[in-house]
Amino acid sequence: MSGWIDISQRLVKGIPIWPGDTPFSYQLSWSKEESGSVNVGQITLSTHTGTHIDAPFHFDEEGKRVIDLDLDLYIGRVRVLHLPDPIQIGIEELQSKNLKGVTRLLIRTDTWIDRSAFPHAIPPVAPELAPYLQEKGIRLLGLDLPSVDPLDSKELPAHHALTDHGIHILEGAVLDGVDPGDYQLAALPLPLAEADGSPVRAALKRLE
Ligand SMILES: Nc1ccccc1C(=O)C[C@H](N)C(=O)O
Ligand SMILES: [Zn+2]
Ligand SMILES: [Zn+2]
Repeated sequence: MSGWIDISQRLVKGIPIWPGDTPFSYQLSWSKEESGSVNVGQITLSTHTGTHIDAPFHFDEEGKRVIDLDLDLYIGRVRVLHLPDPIQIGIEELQSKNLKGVTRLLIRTDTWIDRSAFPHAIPPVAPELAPYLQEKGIRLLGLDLPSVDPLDSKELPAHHALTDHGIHILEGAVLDGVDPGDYQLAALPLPLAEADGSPVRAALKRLE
């Protein structure tokens, strides 16, 4: 056992996607039988498939693209909090938690229970939380949810507030059964030069 816990959704046919977005597919362009030497695959997917990060360009024309994001955001020490079934994720919900010295924060809500389907409703992040987290020194916020805003939001107030306060976003982590505490995080995006988001392979390793 390596000690790494995979907190990524598996990229399989039928993985739930944002309503109307591009379905995930993997297929062989050439089979070994056809080519005589190798299997070669191709993938089609939305940049917001499964466990993924948002680049600010997702919701801001002038925002950073994936390639511009600091790798340090996605590798290093992270704190996992358990906030079971919150109405929203706001200052009140986090007030009793000690966030001293935390730069990366993952919140387990356990609200996306049926992972075979896209959820109908999710607890949103309160935009007021952004300055609060910035003050604590947090630069990455990750959730076990497909968005930080209500699913029908067009203004995306939490996405904008977080970005305006220097906080980057990781969505769709699988935190079922992950105990609260401190871990090592690895969740690097792909080196997509122009993209608005990227799937990540996200993993945690417990720190003693
Ligand atoms: N894929 C989409 C298609 C259409 C409209 C929104 C989305 C999103 O991805 C929004 C969500 N806040 C996200 O960052 O994952
Ligand atoms: Zn996204
Ligand atoms: Zn998002």
